[in-house]
Amino acid sequence: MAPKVLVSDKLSEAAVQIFRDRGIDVDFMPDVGKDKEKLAEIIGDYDGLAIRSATKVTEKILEKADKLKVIGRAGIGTDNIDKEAASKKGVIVMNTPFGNMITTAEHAIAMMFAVARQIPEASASTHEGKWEKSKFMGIELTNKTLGVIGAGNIGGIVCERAQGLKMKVIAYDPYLSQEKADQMAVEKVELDELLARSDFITLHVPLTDQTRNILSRENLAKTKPGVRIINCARGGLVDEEALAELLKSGHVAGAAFDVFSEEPAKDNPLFHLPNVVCTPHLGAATTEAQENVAIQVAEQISNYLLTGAVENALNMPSVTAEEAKVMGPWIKLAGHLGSFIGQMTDEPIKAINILYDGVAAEMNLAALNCALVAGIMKKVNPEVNMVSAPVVAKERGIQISTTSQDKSGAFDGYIKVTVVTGKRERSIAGTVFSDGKPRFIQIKGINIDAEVGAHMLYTTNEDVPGIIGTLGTTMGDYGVNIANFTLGRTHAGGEAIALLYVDEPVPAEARAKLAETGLFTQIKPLEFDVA
Ligand SMILES: NC(=O)c1ccc[n+]([C@@H]2O[C@H](COP(=O)([O-])OP(=O)(O)OC[C@H]3O[C@@H](n4cnc5c(N)ncnc54)[C@H](O)[C@@H]3O)[C@@H](O)[C@H]2O)c1
Ligand SMILES: O=C(O)[C@H](O)COP(=O)(O)O
Repeated sequence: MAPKVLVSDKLSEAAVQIFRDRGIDVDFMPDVGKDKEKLAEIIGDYDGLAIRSATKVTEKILEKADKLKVIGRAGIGTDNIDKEAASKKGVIVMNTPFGNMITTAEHAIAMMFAVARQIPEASASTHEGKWEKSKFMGIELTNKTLGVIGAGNIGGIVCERAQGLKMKVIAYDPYLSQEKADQMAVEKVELDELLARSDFITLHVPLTDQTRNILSRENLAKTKPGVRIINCARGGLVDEEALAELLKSGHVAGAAFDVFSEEPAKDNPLFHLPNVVCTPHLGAATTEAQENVAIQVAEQISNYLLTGAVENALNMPSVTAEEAKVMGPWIKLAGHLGSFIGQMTDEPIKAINILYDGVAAEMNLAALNCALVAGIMKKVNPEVNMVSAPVVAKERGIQISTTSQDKSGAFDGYIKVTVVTGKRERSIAGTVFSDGKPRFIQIKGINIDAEVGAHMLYTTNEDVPGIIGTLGTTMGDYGVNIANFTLGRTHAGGEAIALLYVDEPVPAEARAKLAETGLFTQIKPLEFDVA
């Protein structure tokens, strides 16, 4: 059945066309995002959700989203999505980080000009037939200092454009390296210095716990008298009440806001103040940007649902369509290795140490890690997938370490996982043969060659004669057909293991019969998702 996608915001129709062209069943309901109840009622039908900022993907909505695999944000900011809840639920969250960056940077520059020359007020007054030539005295941008808070994609473009306008650009961004700042010819400063020196301040940070209220009452008080403040990033970054007071007192000469702490903004402390320019979240509102983000998000969602390719995800490593094809069997193997460990382990896991050898070490290890950890965590919660597994592991305080090495043995490459609990270490290794089938090649350091089947039986015993016969006869007695039988041992008379790939689950009675023989130290039925 074709995957189903809901478009719940005003996305360009280009997105809908792409979904249709890719064979995806799409419902275009651009107003449903604003209707929480309706969205909650219908979300359970969809595999994908395409949104802008009006749809709020809350934990409550996600609780109802039983089939949902991917949320695609046609734009940049994802503060309207509860990403933690999405990750826990195993839903990928993607955005389109570059599609509207130029448009938004241009809006910030336009807002800077507008507030420097009071263009909106002068325009309104002129329309009214007043000719208030002396009322609207502006300031030049040339030689003024622009303080950029957040010098990422949009902030970086703003820096470049402002330099073209002959402004002196300084930036506060703790994650901006000195090397990158030098390349951008931007002076990297601390926040207090930016506040004290800037004639214009423009914000380009995401809304996070760290950036919320970054221009607090206290910080606004540290700004240079006569400063003008531009916010085309997110409402919630600036204390609007405090800013309104400083505008009234004249300490702040002007403000240009595209975004507000509450949207749609019907009433706001900044409204109706002189020299405050407001736009209704128009940062990304150009035909070019809307076309870009709609096309990108539709392609990304379709690629994920149809090929497993992961692009621009915020809660999962990227996997290209090419990688998804080549890595498919290795991702399966990683899941099986994890699943073996998960099914064998009854006590809390402290650490998962993963070794990648040869060709495996050259792959997208972040994605393989996710698949492996998901395999382990499924024991705890069958709903866990590659997206939610790292979150679940982290919640449980499990340390994950990864090592890679060049090809070291007979295989082109392999993956070995060792899990450490309070009681023991347990390890298993596997590889993918040229037929594309995952194989287990080592358990507890004992070499084997076992094809992975949906139903398996794992036994351990002291290496004595009669084990093969006992296993074979017992399976026969209970009508269990053996597809593949693998044995291994440390040395003659040492510890031995057997792995049986069987056509149906081994019944409890058959296992009890094996236990009665007293030959086995462990008898464990295993299930693998080989679909
Ligand atoms: N008005 C609009 O329509 C519109 C359009 C697009 C984006 N946006 C907003 O703009 C934001 C920035 O977009 P972007 O594409 O430049 O994102 P980005 O991730 O490329 O850049 C964000 C920058 O902020 C920096 N940063 C993070 N935490 C910081 C902190 N505590 N202090 C200072 N700097 C910090 C990061 O290091 C990064 O360089 C988006 O998150 C979105 O909320 C608004
Ligand atoms: O983060 C973004 O991309 C912008 O805020 C655009 O939001 P919008 O898609 O709701 O216009």
